[in-house]
Amino acid sequence: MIPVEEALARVLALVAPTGVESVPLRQAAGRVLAEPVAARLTQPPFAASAMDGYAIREADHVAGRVLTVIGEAAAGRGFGGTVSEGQAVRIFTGAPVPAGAERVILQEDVTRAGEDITLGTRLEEGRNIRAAGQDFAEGDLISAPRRIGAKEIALFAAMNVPEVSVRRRPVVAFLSTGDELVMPGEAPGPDQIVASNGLALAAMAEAEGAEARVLPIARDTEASLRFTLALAEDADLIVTIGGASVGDHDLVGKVLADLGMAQAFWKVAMRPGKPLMAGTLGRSAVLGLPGNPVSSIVCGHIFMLPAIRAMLDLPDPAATPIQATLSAPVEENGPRAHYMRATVKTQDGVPVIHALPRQDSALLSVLGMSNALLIRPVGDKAREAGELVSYLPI
Ligand SMILES: Nc1nc2c(c(=O)[nH]1)N[C@H]1C(S)=C(S)[C@@H](COP(=O)(O)OP(=O)(O)OC[C@H]3O[C@@H](n4cnc5c(N)ncnc54)[C@H](O)[C@@H]3O)O[C@H]1N2
Ligand code: MOO
Repeated sequence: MIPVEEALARVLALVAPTGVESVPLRQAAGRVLAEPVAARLTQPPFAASAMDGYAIREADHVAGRVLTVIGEAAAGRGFGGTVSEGQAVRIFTGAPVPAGAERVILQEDVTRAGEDITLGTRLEEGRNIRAAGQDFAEGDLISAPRRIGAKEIALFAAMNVPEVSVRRRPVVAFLSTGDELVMPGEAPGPDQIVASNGLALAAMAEAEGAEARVLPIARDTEASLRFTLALAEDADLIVTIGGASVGDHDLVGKVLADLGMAQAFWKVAMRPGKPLMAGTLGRSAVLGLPGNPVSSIVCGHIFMLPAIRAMLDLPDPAATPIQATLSAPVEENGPRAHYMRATVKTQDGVPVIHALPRQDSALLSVLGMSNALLIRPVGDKAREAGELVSYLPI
């Protein structure tokens, strides 16, 4: 058994960033930017009014001054002339500030009568003008890699960049094994159960930015495993589920070895997830997850998602622990890092974590009511209520 940190380092060493492709902005949400984006124009392209009001000269910014309105500047339709002393141009938010004008006075702060305005007695400090290029200038770079969200899409659109270079979605193939398994919706036989892990892990992988493929369930025979594995030949990552332990029908390790998998490790000092294995088969990295539903999903968080993030070239791919206060004491931990199903709630503005009482790695109902994995390091001493501990949100 190797420690979790070492196992993760070895998993990350098995994967490499995927290639780069170009996508239109409309399809860029959730993708990972692969190359820096350069602004194709300056924003704002001209000095623009920040308010609805009147553009005037600085020398006219005097309480009670009467000015003549000589024209109008609207957003998308500027005023072609020049503002001289004694003059004002009616202006609206986003309109180019006309030549000669040095500030915009709010319409609330003037009285208008015909073509004249009279400045009030309350004069504002702010000039209400957005300088050209105050947001970004042509050629300014947005660095990669970064996950593209709505705010990046807004920025790239404003920069007039209609397409961006992103990492190809890593293809992750999920192979569930076991004679006891049927797909959801099928009628299980007397000794059978419904497969849950493949669909859950595929959902996790997709949410992280991968292209997930759920393969047919392999039977507990070498022939069935070989046949199904062949369907995953072109995957960047093959995730097998079940058959990883030491039972007579746990054939995944044997078949992968026979097919030539270079094994990176088998067995990790963690709970749940001990029989985890990893390696490389052809051009694919392989993660062999234990079959117990909670074990497979915990391993998905701790190993599969970081591997996907690494293939997307995201920095710091490992899951980032957060701190919370324990709600109740927890016992001393044993020789495996324990990822306890737990709930985190904010109490008086502070996150408080509560370890759930039943920790059997087959209990999907308990996983379903948890939103955190409380991390108990190897050999951690008993902890009291109120102590700070680390957890991973799930
Ligand atoms: N003698 C030992 N027995 C076991 C050990 C051990 O060290 N010595 N380790 C235990 C631990 S810990 C785990 S975890 C399991 C993992 O075993 P496998 O990876 O071989 O998983 P299976 O035996 O195939 O299945 C375990 C359990 O999970 C169910 N399962 C499997 N796949 C799915 C799926 N896709 N969806 C839902 N449920 C699934 C399966 O029916 C079994 O109930 O081994 C322990 N044994
Ligand atoms: O390591 Mo197993 O995953 O505890 O149930």
